[in-house]
Amino acid sequence: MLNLLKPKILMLASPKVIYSLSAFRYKHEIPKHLEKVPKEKDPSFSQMIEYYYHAAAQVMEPMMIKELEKYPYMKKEQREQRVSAMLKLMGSTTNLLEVTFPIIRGDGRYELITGYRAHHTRHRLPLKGGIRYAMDVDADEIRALAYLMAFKTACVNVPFGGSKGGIRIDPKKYTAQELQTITRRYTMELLRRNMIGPGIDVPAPDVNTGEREMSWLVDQYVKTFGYNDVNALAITTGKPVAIGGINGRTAATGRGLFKAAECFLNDKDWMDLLGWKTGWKDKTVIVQGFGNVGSHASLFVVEAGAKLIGVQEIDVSLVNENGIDPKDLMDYYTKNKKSVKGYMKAKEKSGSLLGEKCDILMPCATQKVLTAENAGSVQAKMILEGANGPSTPAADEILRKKNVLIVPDMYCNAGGVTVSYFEYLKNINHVSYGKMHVKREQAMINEIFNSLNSADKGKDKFKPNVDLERIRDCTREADIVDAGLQTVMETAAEGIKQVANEFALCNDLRTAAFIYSILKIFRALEVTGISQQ
Ligand SMILES: NC(=O)C1=CN([C@@H]2O[C@H](COP(=O)(O)OP(=O)(O)OC[C@H]3O[C@@H](n4cnc5c(N)ncnc54)[C@H](O)[C@@H]3O)[C@@H](O)[C@H]2O)C=CC1
Ligand SMILES: O=C(O)CCC(=O)C(=O)O
Repeated sequence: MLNLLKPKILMLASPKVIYSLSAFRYKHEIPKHLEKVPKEKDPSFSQMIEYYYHAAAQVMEPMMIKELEKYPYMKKEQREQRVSAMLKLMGSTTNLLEVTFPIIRGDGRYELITGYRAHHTRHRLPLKGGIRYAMDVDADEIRALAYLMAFKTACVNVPFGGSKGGIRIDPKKYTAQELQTITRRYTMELLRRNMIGPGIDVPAPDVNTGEREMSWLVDQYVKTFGYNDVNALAITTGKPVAIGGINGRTAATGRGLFKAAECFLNDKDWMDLLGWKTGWKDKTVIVQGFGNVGSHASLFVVEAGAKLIGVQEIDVSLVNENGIDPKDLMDYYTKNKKSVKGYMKAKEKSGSLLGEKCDILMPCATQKVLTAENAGSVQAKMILEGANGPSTPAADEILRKKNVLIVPDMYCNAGGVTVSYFEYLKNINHVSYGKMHVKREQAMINEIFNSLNSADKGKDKFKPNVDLERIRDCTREADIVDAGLQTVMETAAEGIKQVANEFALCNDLRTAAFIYSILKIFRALEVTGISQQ
């Protein structure tokens, strides 16, 4: 099947720019400790992300060496050495902090809590990445997620480095008061070590955290280290709008996933590869994880014409061939203490839905859910990776060979960090979107038509068309954010597609996204040089 893909994709590429896999002798080696990863059933999360990175680095190394021909004084060997050093640097984690601190529970019991924060490459500051609360949080997981963040921010061109944090707790077992104590104490541990700050590293929500936790974090900073900092609100994104958050951040990751998918679904060349008509109409969708990302993604895809036929949650799965209404299920999930169990408008089913018949699968829960063991049974032709790291390398290969189009996490779920960037800008600029210019632009458009009509003396002969009206009336912050997100997702999609073509990667969009991102970090590191301080 894969061979069928090749000629079509190659047709899109200019033969001159294809970096033939056989024309170069690879020097960049997959590190020894990662050699087994592509076949492993359950690789370590960080090793699996490392593996993806190094595999992409191998493909692009010749191009990077060639790029350094811009330095005529460098010998070939020096160029190779420089590239090799950069590749190692980009593949390494700068800081990994583990902190343990005590809290006193509501009933007087003492408990030790462990948290983490990892910084990947510091090619750009501040670093950026969410904070998750879950029982599987450990150093390996947080390192993997920070790694991914570095390439994700580069992929969508937001000027941040990559980081991630987490606390090993099951938040369901703590009261809100206890969670507040834990969040504030964790914030202090990070602040004392200079690990977060508006210009250092800016957290955001992730699994089991949201506006509430971000409010506590901001408040802790404002009242301590940040009391004198005019940019104090920029210590985190994903805050409530009332304290400097941005309209649209909560839904942003799901919205971004939808926009990412559209960039492929509306592209005839890519849809021809799947034998699909373009667009969402009548495409059936199954989502895994109905939290922030999964529920919002479901909402947008259904709004666009797809049918949600299955929802797999941690405790139960729901199916309905006639479609599940995501808004209705979201309301139920929220009222039902974040569970879809007992929802009457769909059938409950035990076990996984990942192998069930559908067109599009959206893994939006957690990492390593598509593995060597279940990838063979996946029937979907398109996978939208809302979660970070849902596919192991073994699964990735099986799926690609089955002609499945995987829109990879680093791009597919980057809507969150993109809108976080807009929020960060709002905070450091101290002005909300549209405040200064939207009314003036609207008036300008109206005046253009007024003057055309009065010059022509015809009564209202000239009118803005629907598209111009839409732009003129796009005045709310949420609309401006949506338009910005659209631009970002489209630009990144174009870049990824171009890399896929140039390197003849067929349907391997993950490697394409890595290459697209690595190249940007490489160029940033390369021009600034490697400091010896
Ligand atoms: N919140 C955000 O803005 C972003 C989140 N992500 C990633 O998306 C994924 C989900 O994050 P959120 O939606 O924010 O978390 P969340 O905590 O809001 O929701 C996660 C949902 O997945 C369910 N779940 C967990 N394990 C499951 C399993 N094995 N099978 C089925 N359901 C399961 C949970 O019960 C919960 O309903 C994570 O991988 C996260 O890192 C990525 C980019 C941004
Ligand atoms: O919004 C952000 O800054 C980070 C979101 C995040 O943690 C992620 O994309 O995985």
